[in-house]
Amino acid sequence: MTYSIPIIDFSDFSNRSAIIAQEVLEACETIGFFYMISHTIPKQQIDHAFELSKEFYDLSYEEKSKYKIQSNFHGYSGLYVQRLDPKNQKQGDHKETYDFLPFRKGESLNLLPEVFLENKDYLENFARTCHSTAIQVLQAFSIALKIPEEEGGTEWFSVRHRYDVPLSSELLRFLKYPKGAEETYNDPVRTGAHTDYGSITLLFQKDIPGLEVQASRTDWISAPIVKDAILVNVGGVMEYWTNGLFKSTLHRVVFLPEHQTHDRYSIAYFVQPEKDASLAAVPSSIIPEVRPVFEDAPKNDDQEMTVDDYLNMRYQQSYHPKN
Ligand SMILES: O=C(O)CCC(=O)C(=O)O
Ligand SMILES: [Fe+2]
Repeated sequence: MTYSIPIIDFSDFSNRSAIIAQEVLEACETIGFFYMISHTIPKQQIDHAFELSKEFYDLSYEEKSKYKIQSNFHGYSGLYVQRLDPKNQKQGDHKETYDFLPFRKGESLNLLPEVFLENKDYLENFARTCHSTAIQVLQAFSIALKIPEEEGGTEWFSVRHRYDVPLSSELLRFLKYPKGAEETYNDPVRTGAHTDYGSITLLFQKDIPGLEVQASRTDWISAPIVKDAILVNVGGVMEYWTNGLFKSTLHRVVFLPEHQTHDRYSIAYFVQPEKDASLAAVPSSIIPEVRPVFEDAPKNDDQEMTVDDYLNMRYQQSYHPKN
């Protein structure tokens, strides 16, 4: 069986939501990834975000280090700081990241370098646009899952993903994979195989591929760059919420020959629910009644876990791995 990542057209969402929901359901039940095309984020807005990202990463390491990652996981991380596959990686990921906490109507909770400070309204607008795009995807999920109206219907997910609340945990991340040869790094994998943590991730890839997805649970396929598409994938919270119906699939970034001469940039918008939301299953007749035991499940009763407990557990594993 060959696997590929489906392309789903979100145009005219309000009239076509039933068809879109069906396609989304098929993608999430199988590969856990899909490309979203005809979304509402203008190309210039995405291009400008990449320009700001590059401007930041062009700064010296000393300068970037002034904005180092804080205990609540925002700010700058240099090469090898995060290790997404601690069981198999000898050293951390060969990438740099800058994580933004949600913006607060003109203010950022991060300590911002000049380039981001000067553009903070722009960055806030970009984050909010990503948020509303994510809400549309989550509405398609509610329709696909047939969540009853009296339980929240199409808004079941959106009421757990409000942007302007103190407990919001959404995260905009700028990534850079600096050019270099695989031999110097001594590992073909640049970002360890991992699943994402939250409900969904929106990924913007630019020019240089490298992402791979474990489509069949054993074989890796590449996730090529599809022009103007956002790559959407299911995260761990969503897998819990759907009792495993929606698959949070392993993915990684590998060295490709073009990485020797070109930096690779990507932008991820991690859609993570409000911290006090529970991981109890969504009210849906189409999900399994019993939750499977997930590899990352803690020993205690996971029904009682909040999103905050779960995300903290996952962050600790990749930033402070025990092995
Ligand atoms: O940079 C990429 O293409 C993927 C990044 C990713 O999977 C992540 O940060 O979770
Ligand atoms: Fe990821």
